Amino acid sequence: MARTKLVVGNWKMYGVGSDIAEIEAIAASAKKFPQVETGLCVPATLIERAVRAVPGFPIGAQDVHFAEKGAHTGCVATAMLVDAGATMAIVGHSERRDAQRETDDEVRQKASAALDAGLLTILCVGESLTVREAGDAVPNVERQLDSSLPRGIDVSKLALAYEPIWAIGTGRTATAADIGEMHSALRRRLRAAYGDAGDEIRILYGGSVKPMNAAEIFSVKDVDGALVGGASLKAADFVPIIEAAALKA
Ligand SMILES: O=C(CO)COP(=O)(O)O
Repeated sequence: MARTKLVVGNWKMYGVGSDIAEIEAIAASAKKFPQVETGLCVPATLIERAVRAVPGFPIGAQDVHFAEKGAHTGCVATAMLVDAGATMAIVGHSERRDAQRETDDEVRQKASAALDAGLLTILCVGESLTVREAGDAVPNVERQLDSSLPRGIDVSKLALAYEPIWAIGTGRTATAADIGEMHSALRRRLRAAYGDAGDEIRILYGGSVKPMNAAEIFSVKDVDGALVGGASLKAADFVPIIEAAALKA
């Protein structure tokens, strides 16, 4: 089945007001590729300004709290993100699973909360280098997915991102064969979890996606787009990646 390619930038902890011009440049160029869905997940402090600067271009958050509200110092609820104009959110990024010790169970609750709020929700999974080198990557990520997937909820706005931890910010990417093997395993798990609806969920690849390797990555079966870190900070890098996805759309 044909799934619309989705290319999302994750700005991580980069970006202040003076970077809005870059967001405007990205949004203006993205319009030239209407066959690709795009968006930027920016720091929470920039969401509202970005939404005002590029109306209609999807702006998202990099994390959500699963509770509606409450005594959670420093956290942001999904309703607050929606109120700020966000239309998407990343949950379960490996940097949060690692530094904030987020568990699969928390990630599952975050994914449910984000979907409930109507956000396009990008749930991240991926293995460490130790696991990859031990030859356990596929079963390990399958287990992580099974326990992170939200249940009993409309998943039409769910997307997955497979991000091997050792490929993030390192300039190393998984081989096309490894990406293909993982994405088809994840597709099978999605079908097992959600039936036909599982076929419509996009599976993005993330980890050192650059203009130079994007075309090869987008050629892999079951790769429905990318979650891009460093190369999403500048229009000059990010737009060619969107263009590569458009050529495979
Ligand atoms: O973590 C990532 C996106 O969420 C990938 O980051 P890089 O593209 O910088 O490797």
